[in-house]
Amino acid sequence: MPSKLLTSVHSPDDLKKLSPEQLPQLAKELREFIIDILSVKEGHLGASLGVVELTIALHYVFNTPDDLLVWDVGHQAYGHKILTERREVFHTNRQLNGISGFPKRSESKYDTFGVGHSSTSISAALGMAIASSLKGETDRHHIAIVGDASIASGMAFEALNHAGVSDANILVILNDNAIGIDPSVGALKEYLTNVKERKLRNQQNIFEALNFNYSGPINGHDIDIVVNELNRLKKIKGPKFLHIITTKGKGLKKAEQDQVRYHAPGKFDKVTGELAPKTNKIQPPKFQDVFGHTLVELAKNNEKIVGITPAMPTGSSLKFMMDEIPERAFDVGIAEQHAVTLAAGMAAEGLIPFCNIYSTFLQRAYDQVIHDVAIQNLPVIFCLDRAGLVGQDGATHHGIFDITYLRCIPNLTIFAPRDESELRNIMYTAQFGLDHPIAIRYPRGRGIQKDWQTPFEKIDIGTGITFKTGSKIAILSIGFIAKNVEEAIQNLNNSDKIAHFGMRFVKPLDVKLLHHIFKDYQTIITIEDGTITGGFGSAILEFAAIHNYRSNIKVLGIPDTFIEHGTVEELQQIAGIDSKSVEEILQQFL
Ligand SMILES: Cc1ncc(C[n+]2csc(CCOP(=O)(O)OP(=O)(O)O)c2C)c(N)n1
Ligand SMILES: CC(=O)[C@@H](O)[C@H](O)COP(=O)(O)O
Ligand SMILES: [Mg+2]
Repeated sequence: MPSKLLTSVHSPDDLKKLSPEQLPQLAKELREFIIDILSVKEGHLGASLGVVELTIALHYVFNTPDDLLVWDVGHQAYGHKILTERREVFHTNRQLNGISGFPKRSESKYDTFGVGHSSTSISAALGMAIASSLKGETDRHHIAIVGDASIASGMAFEALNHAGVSDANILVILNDNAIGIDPSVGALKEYLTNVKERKLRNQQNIFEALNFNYSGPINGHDIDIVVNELNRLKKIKGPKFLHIITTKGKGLKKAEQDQVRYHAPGKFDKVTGELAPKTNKIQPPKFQDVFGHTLVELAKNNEKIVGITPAMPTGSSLKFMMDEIPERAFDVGIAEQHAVTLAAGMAAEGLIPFCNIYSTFLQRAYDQVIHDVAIQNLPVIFCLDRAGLVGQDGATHHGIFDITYLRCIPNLTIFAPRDESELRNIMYTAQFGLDHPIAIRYPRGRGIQKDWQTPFEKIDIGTGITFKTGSKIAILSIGFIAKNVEEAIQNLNNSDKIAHFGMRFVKPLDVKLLHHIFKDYQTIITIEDGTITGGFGSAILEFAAIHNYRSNIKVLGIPDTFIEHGTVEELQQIAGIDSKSVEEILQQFL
């Protein structure tokens, strides 16, 4: 149960009834409430704890939802959700049919803009400010709250560049805690450190140089200071910039001490902060770790290999290479576009870049993939982690579009490993210098092989595998979803009628194998953990049409709708690609 003050605050209107002296107590209770729920319901902890005072101050000073708050990324907006009519449902955060882990317009009038990917807040707030101005709503405030890692992204800079020559009534609040998920990087980070340490003269202020009315840095945990400063800025028109200093994980000692782990720690003890104990059972590795360890193994023997991550060293496990071979492993910050073209430049000069980007975040660098890599046929090795449904992060983060958006790009090879060994082997194969760029997509979470450090074997490009022959139906899978097919087949009595092929390559397709399959089987089922529209199944339909095969083809995958949050298993059920659904479909065709 939340304590007394927080219970009385259902909405910002209730918050405004409190005296300024009561706000520190409210901050304490809000923090306790977030810790309490997140200790049992997993979520993004550190960022939300860091902005408790700022969140209260914003809703206290501004007239939300008429004044518009735009949270960047949105993983820090739990306090905002709790204070804006969602305290009672906060325990459903990120769960199936529960509230979203990110601000979402359809969820609340206080969520002015949907987020999840970073660095969009300044553009969105500026767009809203220009809209207000054109509508003659001159008294409205438009506020972007952006972190120090997110503001270093190109998109944020594009927005600052525009805002600085506008007279838009926009306030950009930089929440500077010196860390993203991993420690922030780059020259801007060094600049911000210098500002904090008062090493800069006033005329060197980068935000003033961009025409912003700059104030700060101020202590973001002193609620009086923050409230006073917001009240002052409220009276100033035009583009304003407030720099506040906070501590990620504030209020939970362990989270302050180990900010990387406590970004999204899973379950923990709400008093001590101790993480829930891990199982003693030996488990298969996470795919990200197979990538990370394999890259180190390969890079030790091949000095042309370099690794790149845009701000996800821990999540991608490129960290292993950064620790062991730091001179050849690059965290470029939240800069997916730059990461791709950087890789292209390196490949142009004979290096072998492994550019690791979450599938969902590569969406931001689509033109770079086409224009800088594929047209020039540069052998960049894209390792697309978190491909498929990712679970609780939901619609903004599922890696379900990559097969479709990459399949139409000439020169690009697309591979999806069925297990850990195949991931290792394709990385091994790719490092010998393919003539083309390649995208290797693999899922979030663990694989299936406890003994995964198998000796390397080369994979022939464009070849699939026959897992099992059968007499009636052929099921063609791509990547790790093969596991669901295997489970489904195992549960069937007449499994001898079903053949299963792991196609591995979405492009180039194994044409020889496909001709055999189409000649031998009348019913063909394809399955992928990506969108059906334009995906792997579509490629098979195109193949059948080109070669005039008249087989029954059933395509399984993600339907043409955005899939929300839930566990991967729940979401696979919704999409009809879990093992039970596959079993039922096979039954229908038998
Ligand atoms: C385009 C994009 N790339 C990467 C991410 C993954 N990501 C989520 S939060 C985060 C770090 C954000 O750091 P910062 O802006 O400093 O906010 P803080 O967590 O410190 O509040 C990253 C890299 C993302 N959400 N969007
Ligand atoms: C908010 C955000 O974009 C990241 O924190 C993301 O949730 C990380 O995902 P993983 O947990 O799959 O690394
Ligand atoms: Mg930060």
